Amino acid sequence: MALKPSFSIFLRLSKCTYNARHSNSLASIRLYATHAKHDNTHVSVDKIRNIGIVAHIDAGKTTTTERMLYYVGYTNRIGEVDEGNTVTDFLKPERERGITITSACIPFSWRSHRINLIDTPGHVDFTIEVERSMRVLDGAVCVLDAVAGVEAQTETVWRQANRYAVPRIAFVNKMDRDGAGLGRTVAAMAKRLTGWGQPLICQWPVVKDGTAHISGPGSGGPGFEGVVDLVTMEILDWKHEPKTGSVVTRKQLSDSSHEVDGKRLYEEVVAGRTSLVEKLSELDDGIVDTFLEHEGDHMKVPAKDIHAALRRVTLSGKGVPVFCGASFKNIGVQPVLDAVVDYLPSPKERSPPEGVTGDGTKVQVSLGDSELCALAFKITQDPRRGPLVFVRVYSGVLERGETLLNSSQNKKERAAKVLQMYADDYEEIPNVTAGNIAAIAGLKDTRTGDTLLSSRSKRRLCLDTITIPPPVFVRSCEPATSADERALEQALKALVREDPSVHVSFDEETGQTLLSGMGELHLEITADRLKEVHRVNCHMGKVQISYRETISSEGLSPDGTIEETFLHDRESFGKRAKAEVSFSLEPIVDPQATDEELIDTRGPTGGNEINCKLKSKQIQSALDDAQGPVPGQRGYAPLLEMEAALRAGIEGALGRGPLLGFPLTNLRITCTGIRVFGPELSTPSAIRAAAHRGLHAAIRAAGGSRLLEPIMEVSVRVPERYVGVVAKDISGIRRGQILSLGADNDVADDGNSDYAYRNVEALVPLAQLVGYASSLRGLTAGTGDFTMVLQGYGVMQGDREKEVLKEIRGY
Ligand SMILES: Nc1nc2c(ncn2[C@@H]2O[C@H](COP(=O)(O)OP(=O)(O)OP(=O)(O)O)[C@@H](O)[C@H]2O)c(=O)[nH]1
Repeated sequence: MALKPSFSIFLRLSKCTYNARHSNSLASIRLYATHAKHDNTHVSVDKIRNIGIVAHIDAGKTTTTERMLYYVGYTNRIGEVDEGNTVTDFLKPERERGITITSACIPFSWRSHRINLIDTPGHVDFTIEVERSMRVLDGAVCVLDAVAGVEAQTETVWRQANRYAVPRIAFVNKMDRDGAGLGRTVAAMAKRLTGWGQPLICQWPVVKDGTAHISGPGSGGPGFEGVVDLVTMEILDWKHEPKTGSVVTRKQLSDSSHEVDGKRLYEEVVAGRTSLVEKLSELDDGIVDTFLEHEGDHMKVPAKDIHAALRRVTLSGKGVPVFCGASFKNIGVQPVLDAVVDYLPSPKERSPPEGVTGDGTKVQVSLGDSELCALAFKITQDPRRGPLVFVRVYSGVLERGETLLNSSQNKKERAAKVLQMYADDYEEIPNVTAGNIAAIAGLKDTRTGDTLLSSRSKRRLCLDTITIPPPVFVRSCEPATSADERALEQALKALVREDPSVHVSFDEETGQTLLSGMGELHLEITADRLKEVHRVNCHMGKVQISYRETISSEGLSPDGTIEETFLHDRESFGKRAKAEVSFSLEPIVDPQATDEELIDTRGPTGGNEINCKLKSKQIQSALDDAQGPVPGQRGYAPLLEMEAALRAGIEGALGRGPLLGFPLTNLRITCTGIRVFGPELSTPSAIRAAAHRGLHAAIRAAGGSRLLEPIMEVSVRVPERYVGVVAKDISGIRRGQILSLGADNDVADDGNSDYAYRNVEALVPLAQLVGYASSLRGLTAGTGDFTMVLQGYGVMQGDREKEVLKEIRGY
């Protein structure tokens, strides 16, 4: 339930938590009052942490976030995913399904630092949420499941974090589950989470096993009750207040303490500290000096020097500090908050983003610049305030009421309100300063990825935009009655602004509106949002694969091209339009290609190349008047406008192929000339219509179009014993091509071969992956999981194309 601003602020201010960090006394507990006022102006930039929580689905991100919010005093009770009452999963479908769909942003205080925390979704269909959050984050907490280890989507989010060079720490969660293994998970991290720093184990689990306490990377399971901090050599337990875990007791381990059955916990963990210091000294020269100053004794290296070395290696991307716990049992979360403050960077410690000015010059946006530069990274629809634009401010100050220049669209917009967001709740603030994240109300045209500057700014630049992957599923969407038409149109506009991975198109032939998206679940949720949030009464069609069409090769000339000259001459509403366009058309990749040669449809023109540049002499007049056509003179449109009309006509035609109405791709189109019939008839719209119809005529002349299907690169993670059955299934009924059987398997360091996993990599048509999650569970007794990413589009061979045509047309 959303709290009214005043009440929620009261809660935040009145809450206290206990934290025993930095305590040296035995079994001490220290009262720690949080500074829950989140005023931007009172936190210096070096005390800001913009961090995200990322993981595979179900690793425990939301469960961990709920504990964090409780310990920092943001909430007065812990919400549970399984009870549908968490703060960050506030959307109805999130609560119903127990999964995160959109990333929620919450600021809070911990140890006098301001943490702007973003909880991101783990499901592959919502990967755009992770992508756009990564873009603005300074650090990340990667949560792993101690039983499942490195899962398929963990690798995906790791790669996304690598792409944006985001320093990170890891939290191995679910240590209370049977079969949990810290050492095994960390060994898998070292092998599979590549391209960034080495994992550095900073804590060992403590497990009550019968009468004895044991500790070590191989221990875990239902007896899990705390951790040993290998930096301070303290034992941490949460037994004092198990219902919430808000009290952490720290007890210094000495070589005589914790003796059970003649076994000393201290002796067990010496190996852990030795290994941490050894690993750190491979990465950091500073710690080598300290080590030598302390007689080469691993136990004598002071905690403060290890902390400092961990911070250096985390920021430089050489190391990833690893912590462990069981969020659901309220164990281990406060040390993660401490680690966010201690090891992750402030905005000052990140390399500044790069922008491009109008003339193509690259400039760095530095935190110290006085001029405003912000990136819009997310847009949500608020029931009370309309669209809210989330921004990360990289330089300057964004003031309430200020007129902004959206430099990506060259439009001015007014920032009516600046809001500090608390998941679905908010508080108005006067401004947002460099290094911070906030939401703006009142911006009407800004889209995800746009750059915002002050309208008074002398500097004109655009930051890199956010890459949106092409959609692979589509479903139709029709208003229930004609009275709902307008509401649907408005809602779709808002929806596309909110979620740029949803594409809306209109099929003129069938009169249907088509929604395309990243996956089945994505389109289901989109339909739910249309109905629940935007209150639109509409009928949704079946979710189906979004195929592509490309030119057939039958009618191409021997050099592989086709030339077309098309005369458009039509009268509508008493106005005649006449223009002739000529162009040549050729496939970019050989249309005879098998699915080994894939067509890349990413990029603004969907895998096509459009060349519309014309010289004045390529515009000819059909009139026998002596004047002749001169673009820009005697009533004719200027050359640039004619070219723009050609491009618009071609782009429109590419949106709908002649076979089944799917977008056309893989075409190189070169305009070679225009013939005009006087300025009255040959207007830009006549030229556009000629280009649109002419392109379809050329495709018909080449023998029509054929279908291309999305081919996914699939990574299936399965225990070793299932590799054979999974590979056979992929290469058999799923028409897949196996790329690798994961030769370098993850045999556990603790020697438990039950947990040896392999990654089977393959290229598989998307059509064969519908419902794959449940068949994979069936094939692997629930142990396998997979992730997929669009690799390109492949030509469909004979019978397969006929099957799809029959399925869609119904004959
Ligand atoms: N045994 C155990 N279960 C846990 C722990 N942490 C989370 N869970 C359970 O694991 C399930 C998934 O937890 P979530 O917090 O929703 O995971 P998530 O990563 O946020 O999931 P998505 O947002 O959907 O990607 C829930 O049923 C939790 O109760 C833990 O420490 N131990």
